[in-house]
Amino acid sequence: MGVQEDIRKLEDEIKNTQYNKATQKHIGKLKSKLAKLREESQNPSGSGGSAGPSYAIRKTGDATVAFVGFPSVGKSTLLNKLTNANSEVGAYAFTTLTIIPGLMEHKGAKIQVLDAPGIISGASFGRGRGSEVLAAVRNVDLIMVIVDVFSPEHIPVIERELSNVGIRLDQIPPEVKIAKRDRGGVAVNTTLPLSKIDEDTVVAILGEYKIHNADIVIRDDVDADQLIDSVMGNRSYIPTLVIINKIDLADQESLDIMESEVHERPHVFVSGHKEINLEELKDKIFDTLGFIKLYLKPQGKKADMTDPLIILKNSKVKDVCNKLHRDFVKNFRYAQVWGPSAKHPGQRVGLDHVLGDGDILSIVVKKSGQ
Ligand SMILES: Nc1nc2c(ncn2[C@@H]2O[C@H](COP(=O)(O)OP(=O)(O)OP(=O)(O)O)[C@@H](O)[C@H]2O)c(=O)[nH]1
Ligand SMILES: [K+]
Ligand SMILES: [Mg+2]
Repeated sequence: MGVQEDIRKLEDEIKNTQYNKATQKHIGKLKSKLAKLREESQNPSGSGGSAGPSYAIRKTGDATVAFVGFPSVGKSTLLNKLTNANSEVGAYAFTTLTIIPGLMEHKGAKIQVLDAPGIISGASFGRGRGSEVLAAVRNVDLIMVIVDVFSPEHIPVIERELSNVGIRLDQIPPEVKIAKRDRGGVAVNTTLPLSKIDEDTVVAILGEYKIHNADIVIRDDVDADQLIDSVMGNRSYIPTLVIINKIDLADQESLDIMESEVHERPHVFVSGHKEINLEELKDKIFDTLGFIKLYLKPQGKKADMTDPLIILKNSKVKDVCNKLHRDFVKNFRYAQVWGPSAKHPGQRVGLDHVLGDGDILSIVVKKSGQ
């Protein structure tokens, strides 16, 4: 019996088990088993990678965004319109066979845009070039879920495939810290009442991962899935923008159905081919990513307030260091901040400090040979 069949059986059992106080522990265990099997199915025999070609792409610019959608929805056409790239367009499925990068400049930000081969249902099990595509988008800053205007039903399919490989869309990573111990059992500490799972279930889920001695601190009202994500520790949390393409072909009814499907989340209606709403699309990409301005102050000198650095919101000092010089992280001593993220002007901070819009930053590094 293959892993995929095991996965399907577990999915069915979870679906068919009523969730309540009496069953939550059992369901928590089933979900843990399922998460482990999915992991196994993506890294067969623990080789750590699939047999297919690798699409590893070097990130450039201030942010990286990727198209993920079914074949022939118009990904390559849009890439070519938004960027300097020239990706092949064709009226047949799977025209694009690899990841094609392009660069888009908008409002002072340089945004790398990735075109990708189309994915289909079952991509996360390796159908088509699914595994490679899904692996390649794990590290992007925004996923553009793209559908043609007649296929709203593709949106949940794409999202399920991304979810199966451990990509969490539009979710904030739950605050859970697990410190393993040598003995003493599992101590569950919460900073608020848990309404979705009880302590027994927490202990049972940890047990599925052979964690029998640990201090766990939970600062969010997590459910079983979120707790499992935290234990697995390898999830990618990525925001999405839904792009509805080919609106030049649409009738009012299709537009209305689509609108009701997506109205609660960031989305944009476009036509790549007919160049409809492309400026709005660029604005949406820029806004959904979210950028902030950062002013650099050389140590002991005045900050340059005329030429800010454009960085992604929630960037850390480490991200800025990486952007400025490849040795800055290695030689980092400390940084100082003035502005919204500083507790007091000139606060000394480390690499993990999260910066705010309008901050002034001074980075102090060891001189070479020091
Ligand atoms: N009417 C219309 N046709 C479009 C539009 N955008 C793309 N097309 C056509 O749709 C077909 C597929 O376009 P591609 O850009 O190759 O689509 P893709 O998503 O990159 O396809 P794959 O790489 O095969 O997954 C081509 O015939 C395009 O000319 C659009 O906005 N309106
Ligand atoms: K195509
Ligand atoms: Mg293409």
